[in-house]
Amino acid sequence: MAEQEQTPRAWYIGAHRDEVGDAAILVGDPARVERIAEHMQDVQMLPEKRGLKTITGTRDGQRITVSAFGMGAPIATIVLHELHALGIRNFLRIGTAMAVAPAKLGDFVLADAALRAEGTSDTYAPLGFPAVADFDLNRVLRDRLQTSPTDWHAGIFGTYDGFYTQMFGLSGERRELIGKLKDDIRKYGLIGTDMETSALLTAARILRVRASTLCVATVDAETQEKIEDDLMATLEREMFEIALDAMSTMAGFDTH
Ligand SMILES: O=P(O)(O)O[C@H]1O[C@H](CO)[C@@H](O)[C@H]1O
Ligand SMILES: O=c1cc[nH]c(=O)[nH]1
Repeated sequence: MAEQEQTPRAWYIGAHRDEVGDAAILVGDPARVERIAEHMQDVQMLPEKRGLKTITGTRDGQRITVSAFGMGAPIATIVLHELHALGIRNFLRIGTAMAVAPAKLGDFVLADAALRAEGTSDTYAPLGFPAVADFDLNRVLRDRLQTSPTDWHAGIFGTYDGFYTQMFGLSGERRELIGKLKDDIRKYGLIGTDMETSALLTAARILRVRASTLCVATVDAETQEKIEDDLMATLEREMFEIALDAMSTMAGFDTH
């Protein structure tokens, strides 16, 4: 039997150890995997299960895996945990976040840490444990962001489970619940909100690997105004370039 067939495939993402790279970029939307692939070389599509699309390709000679988790902290940490078990030690989530002033629509927001308002990180460590991004990875990201024409902000994210109950009011009395999010933003000085970051940062610290989040601010937390599609497409391409540059640098770093 070939060596590869003797090593188990990861339960949900279905990949073998030798099919993944030295660093991983985690995205929500599977369509984003196809789009980032255009910025990489030698791209190999891995088996797709439950919509968890994964590719491995190269960038500046380093092998990088990109995995889509869909939405929400429980599945995002499953994907991180499986890629960790396959040997990856550097993780960056890229995607979208709700913007909070001074960040404005179309800016990049980088998570230095995150408020743990979701329920998944608690299964890794008690709430007193901080959800903190990796300092080396964020230094590399800051250096790369300095070269970007787009404004960017670094600070503390808030991560929530309830999209229509905690983050984005559709109508009627549900809108009142969003007041709690605005209170958190003001009280704790949050710069952006999403549904995965605090769980990923906590899991990564417990698993002793590096992780961070870089997002485009796509929704205004105050007005709920959304970014235009054309601008998002441009910013997404820039985010791919920043993420791939940073992760190809990190792939050569020793872990802690
Ligand atoms: O970063 P992306 O994949 O766009 O995900 C963000 O959008 C989804 C909800 O709008 C959540 O998963 C949130 O974190
Ligand atoms: O409103 C938003 C936009 C992006 N991501 C979120 O989690 N919420």
